[in-house]
Amino acid sequence: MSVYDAAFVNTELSKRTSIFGLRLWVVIGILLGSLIVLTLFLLSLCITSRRKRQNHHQQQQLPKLIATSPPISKEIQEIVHHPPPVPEIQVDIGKIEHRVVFSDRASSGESRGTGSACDTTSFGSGSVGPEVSHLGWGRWYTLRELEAATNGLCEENVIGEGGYGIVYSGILSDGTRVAVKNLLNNRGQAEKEFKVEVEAIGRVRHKNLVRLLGYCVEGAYRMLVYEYVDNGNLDQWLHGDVGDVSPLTWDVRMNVILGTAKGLAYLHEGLEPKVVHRDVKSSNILLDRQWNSKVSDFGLAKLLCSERSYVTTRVMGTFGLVHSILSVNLVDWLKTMVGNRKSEEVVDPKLPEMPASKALKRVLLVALRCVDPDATKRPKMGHVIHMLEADDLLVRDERRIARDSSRSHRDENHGIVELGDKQLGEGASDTSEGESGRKHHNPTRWR
Ligand SMILES: Nc1ncnc2c1ncn2[C@@H]1O[C@H](COP(=O)(O)OP(=O)(O)OP(=O)(O)O)[C@@H](O)[C@H]1O
Repeated sequence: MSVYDAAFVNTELSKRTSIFGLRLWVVIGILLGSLIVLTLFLLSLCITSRRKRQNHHQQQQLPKLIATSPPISKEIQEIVHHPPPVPEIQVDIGKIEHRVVFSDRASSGESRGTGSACDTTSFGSGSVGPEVSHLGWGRWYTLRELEAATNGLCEENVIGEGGYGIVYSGILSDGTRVAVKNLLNNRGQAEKEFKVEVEAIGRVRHKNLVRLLGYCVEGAYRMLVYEYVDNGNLDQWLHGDVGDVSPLTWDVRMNVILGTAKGLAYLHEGLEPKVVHRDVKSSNILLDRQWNSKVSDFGLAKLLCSERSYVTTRVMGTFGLVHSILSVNLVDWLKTMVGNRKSEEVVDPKLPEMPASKALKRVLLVALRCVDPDATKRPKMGHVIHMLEADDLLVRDERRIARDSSRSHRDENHGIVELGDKQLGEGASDTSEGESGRKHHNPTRWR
């Protein structure tokens, strides 16, 4: 463009127009600016409406996405607790038949829904209320939780029935195996009273006492939830069908006796107020796979009986000790056998190896002291532990004490037992005997 043309354009653009007398270039500038603004406005309008359409489309797709996603995120899956494998060997023992069998059948928990008559239908008392309540020592379980754990309190889950109620095996939602005791004939305590008593039991912790994990109080239901002890009870191993040779060696038996004594000593001497079991018997001594004993049912005498105090003279029914079978009393029989120098004949014929005579006599001596007709002369459980663990020196000391006590009780024993000087002397001379030959008397099966 020449200088002439540029001057011409400049002149033309500078001319005033009819629009408010504005010069032409101003009008053109305004028009261009408006055009740009309009274009931008239309563009943003377009983008906004497209976004809205996309959101709407995503919302319509959401149910499908949820349906196809895993129910829990990866992070949650990683911390999910996997239940421990169910033990391969299960002791399946009928309380009445005393039958011990090893079985690899699936646990009762695993048998759910496999054609079983059991289901998880809710019970009539209603399952309202808090699902979980954390207590100082354990948990307050809802009926619904325990129903789920025991397959609806299913008969297949029943592991035994005692004087206090029916015991079910169960698996809690977190995989913990438990024993659920559904208390029958409870004395209808008010909920508050029941909780106070149970919480007292629940706070007791000892490796030789079955641990109470929690309880359930709903409507008429009163249930106790215990740790599951997975190797049956002592009664079953002593009197069940275990074959010709019992797996309970002398050492195992000593471990069971000592553990039981330690559990009881803790109840008697380690707690305030003290707890008196009042029903110690072999079926209340549970065993784990290492043959450690755990005393069960402690505290229930107080919980379920009308006495207001733990300390009472009323004797609970311990068959064999305070009752007699075929007119024979276990304690009297033992005294007679020991008195007639037949100590080795009281040993279980299924014992794989006879104990050393000295060890046997020590245990018999402790046992006889524990059933002294004069209850005030019986040793405390702490002393029992010491006697059982005693070295030879202590044994000699015990012999002296027993000698003194036997002199004073000879009359009370009606001449049946003579734990006198002669017999204890026999024990001393027997120490050189070592392992004696197996010579067994097959005693009446005591329960
Ligand atoms: N915590 C537990 N773990 C495993 N089995 C248990 C547990 N508690 C009880 N049992 C089993 O349940 C059965 C019944 O126990 P329970 O204590 O109710 O009756 P008992 O001791 O035979 O008789 P009683 O209650 O009259 O003293 C027993 O065979 C026992 O071995």
